[in-house]
Amino acid sequence: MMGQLKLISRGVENPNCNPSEEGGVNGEKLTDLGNGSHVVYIPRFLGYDKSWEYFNYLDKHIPWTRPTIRVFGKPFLQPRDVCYIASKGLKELSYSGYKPDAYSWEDFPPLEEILDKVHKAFPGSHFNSLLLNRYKGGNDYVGWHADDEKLYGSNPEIASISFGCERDFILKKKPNKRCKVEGESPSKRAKKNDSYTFKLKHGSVLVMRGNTQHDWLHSVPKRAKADSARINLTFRRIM
Ligand SMILES: O=C(O)CCC(=O)C(=O)O
Ligand SMILES: [Fe+2]
Repeated sequence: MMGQLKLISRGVENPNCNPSEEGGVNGEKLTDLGNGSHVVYIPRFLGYDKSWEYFNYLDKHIPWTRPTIRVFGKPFLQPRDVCYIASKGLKELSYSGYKPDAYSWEDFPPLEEILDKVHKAFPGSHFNSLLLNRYKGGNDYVGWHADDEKLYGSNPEIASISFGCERDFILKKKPNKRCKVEGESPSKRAKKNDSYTFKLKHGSVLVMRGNTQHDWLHSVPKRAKADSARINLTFRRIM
């Protein structure tokens, strides 16, 4: 019963949805990836119209950049626009030879509002930084990676909010974490759920927890049919 009450408080902009619906209130779905890795997905976390307001605000007001990073030592244009927000006094973020400038939460009141909604929906979370991504179309993507930078601590919790074009978010088990059985056929191996796909809806939130960044990789691959922009917010905590 307690679990159910908690779920009800999560649909911040959708109080009248049907609690008996499959997947819980607001379609909330908990996926146990095994070995202490978990994903919570709430497709209708923020209201539809409010989410378009957020999209339009962010599209227009965020100082988006498309930086050149380094991959295997070679310069590589990041295949999406990004921006970084962080609370004052935190360790600097650095990834793939790139140190993004940190903007302040106060410069973007709608981001403070969304952060507040995330904290209310996930009691115990304390996010203090945010990486924003803008995928202009189906050619923009994020390749396979884990958000396992040391400054996020040993078991980072990451809450990811999506606006605009629906895209596939895929989780696959790291190759060295796959359970290999001698002589096992690839089809049998596939049945062991070494990968999961979430179609991330406008206004949804997906939270990765526990060992997910240790044992799993995630990506948002190119999609020829994705013909409009998507904005994604990934809230993180720097320790
Ligand atoms: O766009 C997404 O849903 C994922 C983005 C992501 O994985 C990241 O910024 O680390
Ligand atoms: Fe990521």
